[in-house]
Amino acid sequence: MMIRFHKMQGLGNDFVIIDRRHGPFEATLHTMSQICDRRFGVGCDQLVLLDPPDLEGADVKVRFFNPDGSEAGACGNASRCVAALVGGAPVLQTRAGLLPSFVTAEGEIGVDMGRPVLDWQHVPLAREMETLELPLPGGPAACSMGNPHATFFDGVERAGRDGAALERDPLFPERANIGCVDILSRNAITLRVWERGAGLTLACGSGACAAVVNGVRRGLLDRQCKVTMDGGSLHIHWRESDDHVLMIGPATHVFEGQFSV
Ligand SMILES: N[C@@H](CCC[C@H](N)C(=O)O)C(=O)O
Repeated sequence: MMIRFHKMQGLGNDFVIIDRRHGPFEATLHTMSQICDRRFGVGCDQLVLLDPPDLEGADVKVRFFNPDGSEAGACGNASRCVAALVGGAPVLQTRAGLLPSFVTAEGEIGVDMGRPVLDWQHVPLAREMETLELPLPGGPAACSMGNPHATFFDGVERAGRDGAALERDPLFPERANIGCVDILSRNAITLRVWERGAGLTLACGSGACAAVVNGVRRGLLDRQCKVTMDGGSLHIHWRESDDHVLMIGPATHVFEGQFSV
C-alpha cells in the first residue's frame, strides 16, 4: 500500500505530514520512528498525522510524534505548516486545545497557541514548587504550552551541552523541552532548543512561546518579542487582554512523495 506524504518546514524544523482524511495509515511506533529517520526513512523532526476533527469548531485534528515515538501535545512550527497546507486559516484541534490560525498581510502564518500553563502540576513537575525558578543549576523557569518547557536565560550554548541530561532530569516526570536564551534587548532574544524526543533542532515554535512567557514573568522581556533561532525568526506576542500567546512566522512546502507499507 502506498502512503502519500507532504514534507514541510518552518525555520528548518521539518515535518512529514500524512493526511489520514484522504486514506488510512495505521503506524506502529517503530514505523513512525523509521519515517523520521534521516537515513532509513524520509527524515524529519516530527511526524504529523491529520484526521477529521471530533470537536465542534475545529477544521482538522492534528497529532504530533517525535522521532523516538513519543507523542507531543503541541508543536508550534508544525501547526503553522498544517495551517498553510490545509489553507483558509483553519482551526486546529490538538491535545493543547483548539488553535485558530491566521494569515498576516505579509503572507506569514500565525497560530494562536492559547494560554500558557504556569502551575507545577500541569507543566508537569515532579513535586510542588514555584515554576518561576526551578532548583537546577542555571535556575530555569518552566511552563507548558501544551508541552513541557524549561527556559534557561544564561546563553544558548547550554542547549547542546546539557540538553540531553536536562530533558530527562527527575524534576520532569514527562521529560521536557530545554530552551536556552541569550537576551539581546527587551524585544529580541536568541534561542536554541533541545527538544524532548528529538534533540537539537533548528527552531522550536512552542519553545519560542515558552521563552517569551518565561522572560516576561522574570521581568526580562516585553510581551512582543522577536525570537531568533538557528533556522530563522518568529514573532511572539503574549497578549495581555486574554493571556493567549500568538506565534507568527513562515511555513514552507518542500515536496510531496509516497512510501510503501
Ligand atoms: N518542534 C516543536 C515541538 C515538538 C514537540 C516537542 N519535541 C515535545 O516533545 O514536546 C515546536 O515547533 O513547537
